[in-house]
Amino acid sequence: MRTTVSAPTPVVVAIDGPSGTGKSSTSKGVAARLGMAYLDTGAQYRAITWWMLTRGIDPADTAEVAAAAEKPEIVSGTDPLAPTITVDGTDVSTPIRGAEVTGAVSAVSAVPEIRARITGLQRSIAAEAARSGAGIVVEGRDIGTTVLPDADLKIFLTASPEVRAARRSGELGGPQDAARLAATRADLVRRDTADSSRTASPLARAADAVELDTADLTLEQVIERVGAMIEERRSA
Ligand SMILES: Nc1ncnc2c1ncn2[C@@H]1O[C@H](COP(=O)(O)OP(=O)(O)O)[C@@H](O)[C@H]1O
Ligand SMILES: Nc1ccn([C@@H]2O[C@H](COP(=O)(O)OP(=O)(O)O)[C@@H](O)[C@H]2O)c(=O)n1
Repeated sequence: MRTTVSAPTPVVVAIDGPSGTGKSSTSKGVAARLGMAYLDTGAQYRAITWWMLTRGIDPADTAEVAAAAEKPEIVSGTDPLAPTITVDGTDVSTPIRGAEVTGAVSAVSAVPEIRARITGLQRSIAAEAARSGAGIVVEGRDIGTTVLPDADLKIFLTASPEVRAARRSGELGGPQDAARLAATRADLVRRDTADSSRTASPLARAADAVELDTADLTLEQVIERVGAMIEERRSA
């Protein structure tokens, strides 16, 4: 008798949540373990913001930002072990993490023309990953609600602002004094408020998303829980 081992069904997974909840680390970790592609949609918004800033475009000038939305070519590499992001062929993975881009990204990403452009890119990357058989984990703010409303699995990560500020502050190294933690918390809450209150596709939990509070879980525990949910969908 011949036994055939069938490949797992390719699934599309949407992981959303505010800053510092563990979206990137969880998505990369779980995608690497399960042989799936990975897309960091925040990196795309950061990349287009970087392009605007390098061209001298004021992020608060909505009309100018909108007029330039189609101009830069943004390419995302989806290997979770080595994700890449380029703008017009330039590797921008380092500069997009700087304070200047972080301070401007919420204003740029609130512009509807920017969202339409980036959402189109995201949908074509997800469709290609589904076609290839690998499936994909896409993380961001509006993936489950707007970008991929038909995703096979939607997860919304949460954690208190205090926990998220401690994580972000820890990434920067050095002494973790109270003033620094308070400043990190304030920056993070400011960005979450801007992202949640914009009109165009705000940060929101989809009605059919599974909510997971990561505050008292290690990253390994979060990856295991999310991995188990994906495996369940793959075999369904
Ligand atoms: N469950 C967790 N416990 C402790 N630290 C975590 C956990 N999840 C993520 N981190 C750390 O918190 C920081 C922010 O995580 P990240 O994945 O970048 O969040 P997000 O993509 O939601 O902004 C990183 O330094 C990461 O290693
Ligand atoms: N799907 C997404 C992803 C990110 N963004 C925007 O991009 C910014 C940067 O996203 P990010 O995921 O890199 O942010 P952090 O990892 O710093 O939390 C967010 O603050 C949002 O303004 C968005 O509007 N929609």
